[in-house]
Amino acid sequence: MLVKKLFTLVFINNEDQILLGLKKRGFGVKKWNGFGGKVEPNETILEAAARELNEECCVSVRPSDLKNIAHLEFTFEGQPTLMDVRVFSTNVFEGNPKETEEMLPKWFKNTEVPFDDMWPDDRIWFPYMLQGKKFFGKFHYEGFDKILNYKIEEIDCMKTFYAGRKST
Ligand SMILES: Nc1nc2c([nH]c(=O)n2[C@H]2C[C@H](O)[C@@H](COP(=O)(O)OP(=O)(O)OP(=O)(O)O)O2)c(=O)[nH]1
Repeated sequence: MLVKKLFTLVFINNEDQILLGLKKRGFGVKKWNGFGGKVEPNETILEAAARELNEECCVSVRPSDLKNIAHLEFTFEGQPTLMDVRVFSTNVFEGNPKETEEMLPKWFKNTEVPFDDMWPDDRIWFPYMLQGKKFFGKFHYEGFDKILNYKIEEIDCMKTFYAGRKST
């Protein structure tokens, strides 16, 4: 049986740009990504999303300004964990992104996202996000570089999506 672990992932948008951070350590090191991490037992998913964003690049958002735009699931061949990643975006934020011990933030034009230096699945779902679509994606990896199989589908309403799932 797979053990599910809950994570957040936040993207800040500013007109035709998206804020990414180069991960400096740990899981996904040297890859550009949004900002996020594990949800702690004492906080809501939205609180965790806002906290991780602030810890990783010093940008502040109100949890209520975060829009849930996607649900991603990652599994890895031979490993018992399912990573359940809740993806959020907003263009309402405060503060200039600053480098921290974990991330080096940088604005990218939506047309110049550095997919060669990102998780391989991002190339598949970023177009949905950049077109303002909501979506569900499921990716099964061998190691961290090869996607063995995946599924992606557009979602009309995230609330309805979660209501239709038993344990979330
Ligand atoms: N874009 C993208 N993000 C991913 C993928 N897989 C994956 O876990 N993520 C995200 C979800 C989380 O935001 C982040 C992993 O969280 P983390 O390990 O940095 O969590 P953390 O900050 O709590 O961990 P720690 O180092 O402080 O212990 O990476 C992926 O394939 N693509």
